[in-house]
Amino acid sequence: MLDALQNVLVTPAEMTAIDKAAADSGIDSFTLMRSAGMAVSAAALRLFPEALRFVVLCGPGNNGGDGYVAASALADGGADVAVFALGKPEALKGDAARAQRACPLSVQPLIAYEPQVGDVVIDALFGAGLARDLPEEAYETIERVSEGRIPVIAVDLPSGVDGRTGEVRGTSFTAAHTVTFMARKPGHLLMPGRVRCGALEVFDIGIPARLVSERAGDLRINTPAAWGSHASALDPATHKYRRGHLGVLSGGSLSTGAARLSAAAGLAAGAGLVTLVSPAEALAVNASHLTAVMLREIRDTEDLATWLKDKRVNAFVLGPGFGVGKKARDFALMLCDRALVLDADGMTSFEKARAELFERAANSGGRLVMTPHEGEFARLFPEIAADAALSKIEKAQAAARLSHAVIVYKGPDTVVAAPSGRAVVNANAPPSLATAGSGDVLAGIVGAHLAQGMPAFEAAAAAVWRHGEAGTRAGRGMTAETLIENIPPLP
Ligand SMILES: NC(=O)C1=CN([C@@H]2O[C@H](COP(=O)(O)OP(=O)(O)OC[C@H]3O[C@@H](n4cnc5c(N)ncnc54)[C@H](OP(=O)(O)O)[C@@H]3O)[C@@H](O)[C@H]2O)[C@H](O)CC1
Ligand SMILES: [K+]
Repeated sequence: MLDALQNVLVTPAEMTAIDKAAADSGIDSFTLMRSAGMAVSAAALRLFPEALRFVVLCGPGNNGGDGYVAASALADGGADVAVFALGKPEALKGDAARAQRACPLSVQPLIAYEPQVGDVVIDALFGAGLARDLPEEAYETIERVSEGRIPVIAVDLPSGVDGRTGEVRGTSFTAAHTVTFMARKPGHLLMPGRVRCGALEVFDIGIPARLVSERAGDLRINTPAAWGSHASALDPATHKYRRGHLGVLSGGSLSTGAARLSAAAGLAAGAGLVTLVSPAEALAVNASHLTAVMLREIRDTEDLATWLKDKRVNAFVLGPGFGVGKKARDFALMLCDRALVLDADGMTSFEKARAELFERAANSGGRLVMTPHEGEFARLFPEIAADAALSKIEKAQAAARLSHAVIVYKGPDTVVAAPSGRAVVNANAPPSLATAGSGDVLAGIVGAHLAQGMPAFEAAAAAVWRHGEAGTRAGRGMTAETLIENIPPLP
C-alpha cells in the first residue's frame, strides 16, 4: 500500500470523484480495472494454493468487472475456474462489459451455483455501488456459501456491506480476506463491516496518491500520524507543573472506585499532578486507597470556586461514579471554562439540560471532550442517534457540531470527531478492552492530555489510541488496573 495513503479513509462518494479525476487526467479506467482484478487473482492464488476450484460471483457493475478480470487471470494461470453472474452479462456496461467480453469462460446464473468442498469464492457481486438491500438471489447464495463453510475473498467490500456506513444491507458475505483499492473505506473499519472483511489488503491500482489525498476529506484512521505533532508537549522530563494538574471528581462513599481509576490513569498517562476531589463522606475511603494521587475535600460549588482560583489546575474529569443530578451539572458548567472530560454520569446529568451545556461549551473558550458509549450517545443526542441514514462517523460529527465539544463515540470502532468535522476512526482496540472500568481509564488518559496542553481533538484521539495499545499489551486477562500499568509512552 502507498505510505502516503496509509491513514486516509475515503468514502465511496469520494472514491467516485477520485476515479473521475483519474479519468480526467488521462488514466485509462479499464487499466485500473485490470490492475484491480489481477490483484484479486494474485491474492486468491497466494492465500488458497490448495483450492480445487475458484468460483467467481460477478455482479451487474464494475465490481463484477473486477471479477471477470480475476476469473480470466486465474484461468490463464491454469486454475479451475467457474463464473456465476447476477443479472444478464449482456446488460453490463462500459469497462465491466469489456472485461466480460474478454473473459473466455462461460457464465452461469448465480442461482445455479452449488458450493462444493474445495471451492474458494471470489465475491465480486457488489462493491462501492451497493445502493440498497441485497436482492433475493444474493441472499440465497450467501446462505449456501456460509452453510458450506466456503472461504470467501471479497473484491473491494464483502457484498452486502455498505462502504460508507459499515452497516449490512440485509445480509453479507463474511470474507476471509478483502482486497480494496488505493485506500480504506469507512465500511472496512466500522462495525459490523469490519468483522465481515476478514484480513484487509489495500492494493495500489495506479491512481496517483496526490489525486486521492486531494479529494479525501477530513477523515483518518486513528494513528499517531493524526496527532503525533502535538505529543511533544508530553515530554516526561518537563517540570510537573508544566505537565499540568488534573482534577478528578469522586462520587460519594459507595462509588469512589471509578474516579480513582481515572485519576490513576491520568497520572500514568503523564499528568504532572493529579488531585482527586472528594465529598466529605468519601474522604476516608479515598484516602485509604491513594498514594501518588493527592486528595482534596470539596463539598459544594463554593469550595470548587475557591479551588479554581489556582489557575494551575487546568483540566478535569467529571463523571465516573459521580452520580447523576444537579451537583454534576453545576460542577460541570463551572469547569467548562478550562478543559473538561465529561464522562458517564456527567453526561447523563445533562439529559434534560442539553442546551445549557452546549451553549456553555460554545461560549466558554475552554476545551470540552465528551466520551459517550452508544446508550449515553442516545441520551444526549436522541435525534442524531435515531437517524438511520447516518453512519457512526456522521453521527459523531453531527453531535460534535451540535454540542461544540469533541465527541469520543465509544465502541469497538470508536470515532473521535471535532466540531469542525475532522474525525478519526480507531482501529487498534482489542475486544478484551470492553472490561469494567475501561471507560474510566480512558477518561483519565484524555484528562492527562488536556492537562498537558494538547488541543481537545488531539488529546482525545491520542488517548483512544494509547488506551487501545494498553489493551493489547495487557492481554486477555486484563483488568482496569493492568490496563493502567500498560499505558504505553507516547510514540
Ligand atoms: N478506483 C477504484 O477503486 C476502482 C474500483 N473498481 C471497482 O468498481 C466498483 C464500483 O463499481 P460500481 O459499478 O460503481 O458499483 P458496484 O459494482 O458495486 O454495483 C453497482 C451496480 O449494482 C447495482 N446495484 C446496487 N445495489 C444493488 C442491489 N442491492 N441490488 C441489485 N442491484 C444493485 C447498481 O444498479 P442501480 O440500479 O443502483 O444503478 C449498479 O448496476 C468498486 O467496488 C471496485 O470493485 C474498478 O474496477 C477499478 C477502479
Ligand atoms: K464484493
